[in-house]
Amino acid sequence: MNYQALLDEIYTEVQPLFGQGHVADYIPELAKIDGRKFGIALETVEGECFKIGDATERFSIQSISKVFNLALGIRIVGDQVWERVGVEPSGNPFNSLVQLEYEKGIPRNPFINAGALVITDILLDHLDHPNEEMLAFVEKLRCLDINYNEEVAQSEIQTGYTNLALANFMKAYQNINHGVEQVLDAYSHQCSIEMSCVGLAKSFLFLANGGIVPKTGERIITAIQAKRINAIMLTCGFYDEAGAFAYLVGLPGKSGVGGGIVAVIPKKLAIAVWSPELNERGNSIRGIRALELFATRTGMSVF
Ligand SMILES: NC(=O)CC[C@H](N)C(=O)O
Repeated sequence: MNYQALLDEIYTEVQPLFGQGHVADYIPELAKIDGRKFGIALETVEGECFKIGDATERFSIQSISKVFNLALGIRIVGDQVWERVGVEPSGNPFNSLVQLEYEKGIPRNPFINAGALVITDILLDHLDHPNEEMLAFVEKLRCLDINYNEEVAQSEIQTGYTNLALANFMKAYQNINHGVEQVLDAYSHQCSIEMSCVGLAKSFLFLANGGIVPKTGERIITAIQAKRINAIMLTCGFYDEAGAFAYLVGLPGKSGVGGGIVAVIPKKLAIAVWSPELNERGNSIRGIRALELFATRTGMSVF
């Protein structure tokens, strides 16, 4: 398969979709990003890397960090995470409050904000320096071009009223143990992590490789745990658009409101796309289309 030619072709074909969406602005710092940015990177489990456009520029990974959060949580406490968060698609926006009330403070899954806040709370029981240890974890996944963006983190901390409400609500149900400000601080820092498409593709490869980082041979989680994270990405990675992503693309994936999407083809590769203009569900318009074309033209999907 000539991946480079395919990425070139998809990049050109998807470019004209620019102008159809909006850059996220509910976190004020994110509104500053240039909506024309567009990059794609792919890395195979054998270590071949292909890229095009703004693939080496770092951007705010936002909710893509929820996958690192969950992987680290599972690595530390294993199946205990499922005592406090579910594995069902929510069918609701990523920051929705309504379901939590019906379901008594137990979030539907770890990839909506409420679920990630609970996993963060679990991590705080085990990490002495959560921000440093989260970065070190992602570096272990072979992504070395990574940093926190303190302006983005503070911007979210200062305006994250909905996340604060989610955390407080879950605390009322004893599903948040630490102080809500402490949980919000760690969560917002995770979301503010900046990585490039190349870095994201590299760092997701352990999920394509049964839980082992191909480059180093280090086992991060068990093969079953990797399968489960992929399954949750497929069913919950795009909030109330997870069904459409499975229908169009057919791959486990995770999006973020910074405009990034990473998808995994088990046993083969990880691919990351960045294009900041989002649709009304908070997912990258050109990102979804690029991945749809990639899955269709390669004939690769999990189905
Ligand atoms: N979907 C997202 O990327 C949302 C992440 C963002 N930090 C928030 O909590 O609202």
